[in-house]
Amino acid sequence: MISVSEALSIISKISYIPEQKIILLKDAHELILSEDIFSPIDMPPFRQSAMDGYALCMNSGNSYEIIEEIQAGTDKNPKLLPGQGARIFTGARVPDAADTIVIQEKVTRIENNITILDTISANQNIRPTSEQIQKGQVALTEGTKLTPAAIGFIAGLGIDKVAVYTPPKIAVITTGNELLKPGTKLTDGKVYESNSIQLDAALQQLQIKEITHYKVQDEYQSTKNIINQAIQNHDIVLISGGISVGDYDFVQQALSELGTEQLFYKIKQKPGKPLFFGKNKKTFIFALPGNPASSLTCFYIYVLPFVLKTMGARSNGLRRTTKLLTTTFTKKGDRAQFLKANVSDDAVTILEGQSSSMLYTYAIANALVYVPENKNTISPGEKVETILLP
Ligand SMILES: Nc1nc2c(c(=O)[nH]1)N[C@H]1C(S)=C(S)[C@@H](COP(=O)(O)OP(=O)(O)OC[C@H]3O[C@@H](n4cnc5c(N)ncnc54)[C@H](O)[C@@H]3O)O[C@H]1N2
Ligand code: MOO
Repeated sequence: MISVSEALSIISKISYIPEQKIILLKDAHELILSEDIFSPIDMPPFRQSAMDGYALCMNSGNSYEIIEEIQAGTDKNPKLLPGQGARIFTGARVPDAADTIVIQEKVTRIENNITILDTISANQNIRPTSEQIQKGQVALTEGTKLTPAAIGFIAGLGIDKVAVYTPPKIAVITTGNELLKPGTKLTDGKVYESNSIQLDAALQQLQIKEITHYKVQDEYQSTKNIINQAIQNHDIVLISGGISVGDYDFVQQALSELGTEQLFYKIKQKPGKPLFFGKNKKTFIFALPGNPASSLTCFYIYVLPFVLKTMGARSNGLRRTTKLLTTTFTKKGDRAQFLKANVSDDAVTILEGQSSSMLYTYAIANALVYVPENKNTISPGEKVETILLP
């Protein structure tokens, strides 16, 4: 058995060069730029009014003659003389001859003449050309995640396609004779299958859309065949269950018979002790323990950082922080533990129901508290490492 940090280090040392593709910006949410983006235009492209009011060619007095009206979207550029102005609206092109914009609240207007009620100075309420970015400058760099703001920013530069790293093709294989599809009648000895939909949801949060699902009974040959099929067509294979030591746990044997290189198997942790990580040709395989909470915790701690790497992301996993504990917790055994918890402000509370089979508190948890191997009891007021769940 290896430690949590050894397992994480094995994953972080893997080098993986993702492929790239050009896609529509509207489909790029959460994906990672594979090339720098250069601005094709100045932004803003012209001097823009930031307010509704009057564009003025300043003189020394406080009255101006208004000779034109400029609505946003028009290309009017009236030749203003000192003492003249134009009615103007937010977003409209400021005439070349205008020095300033005075907002309408600071003005009284009688027909085509205005009187300024306040002091004004040059360049007020004008957004200069290329204030945000100049044509040819780098707008976003390779490795940037396309958040809603990043997508909005580059759409505003007129860009509608981007080069991104291709997200991995992922297969999820669910093993177990005891598993029934939710929505069907529960019969004696069976339980509802929940790991596949849970993993699917966690992957969809990363905007992974190409997910193939396989179901297999606890039978050696079919387990081997399905794993082999999944390895051929996917970058990452996630297997749920059948990875422990029972007589009907065939996953490790099947992986080994298929020539899979074992990168690690079994971590000194709870939940998720029998996690397997390996490589078969170009495909990486995680065999996750079947217990639902073990499966999800192994996903968040080990699979997620690896998936992010295959997407070209700079981030290497969930955000870790330190919080003040409100509860006491005493460990049984000497494995490191990831405990379902709730964070509010600076405090974190460890929840009930920590068993690997239990999801009822995981469903309302927003964090995991990490208790290292060498720590037995943690007490209220202690600072604990806390992993924030997405
Ligand atoms: N003698 C030992 N027994 C076990 C050990 C051990 O070291 N020695 N390790 C235990 C630990 S820790 C874990 S974790 C489990 C992992 O077992 P498997 O990965 O082989 O998982 P299964 O046996 O297939 O299932 C375990 C449990 O989870 C339920 N399950 C499985 N798949 C699903 C699913 N898709 N949806 C919902 N629930 C699922 C399954 O019914 C079992 O209750 O092994 C311990 N045993
Ligand atoms: O390590 Mo297992 O995941 O406790 O139940």
